[in-house]
Amino acid sequence: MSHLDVLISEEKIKNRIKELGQQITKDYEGKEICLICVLKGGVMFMVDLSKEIDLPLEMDFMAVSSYGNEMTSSGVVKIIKDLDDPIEGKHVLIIEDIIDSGRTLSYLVKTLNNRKPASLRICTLLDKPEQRISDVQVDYVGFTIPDEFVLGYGLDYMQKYRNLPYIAVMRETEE
Ligand SMILES: O=P(O)(O)OC[C@H]1O[C@H](OP(=O)(O)OP(=O)(O)O)[C@H](O)[C@@H]1O
Ligand code: HPA
Ligand SMILES: [Mg+2]
Repeated sequence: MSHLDVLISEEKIKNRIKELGQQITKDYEGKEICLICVLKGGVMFMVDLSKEIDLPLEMDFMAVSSYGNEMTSSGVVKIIKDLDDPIEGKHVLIIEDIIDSGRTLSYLVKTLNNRKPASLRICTLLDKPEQRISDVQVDYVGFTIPDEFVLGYGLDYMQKYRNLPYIAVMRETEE
């Protein structure tokens, strides 16, 4: 049997997102930004974070997948859905739920930089540095987490649990 342990509470997530929103608002003062949500995991974070940013902003969505329904990355990143609009000349901020191996983001950064944005930064709710394979420069991190498979607040296990308002870890229950 397995059970869920709360790793980061709803309250902690809320508070940290407020701080990140204030930081981003300050850093981009006088500019317009384009938030790019990496579907599906980034959706909760994007929605809540955008409400804490006091700047004129656009939202666009991209879906890439390397995990499918597995707990480890396949290593092959595929674009499932591309952005609707060009990003040339825009200040782009990629919004992710988690950086694990780093494969998804290093692929995205390469792909999006080719489209000549005015700037390109990364904001992730969770960073799991112990699993890093591809090096990525992250600009905004919500929480650094240990090397465990997490779920909730956008993150799935077999496509489920994304709706949990907190981040949890699935652990084996000792008999
Ligand atoms: O750093 P990495 O090892 O590449 O892992 C992180 C990526 O993997 C997950 O997405 P997934 O491909 O599972 O799609 P999903 O967001 O639809 O769950 C997660 O949302 C990140 O995008
Ligand atoms: O720890 C994780 N949980 C859910 N999805 C993920 N995608 C990469 N790492 C994770
Ligand atoms: Mg996933």
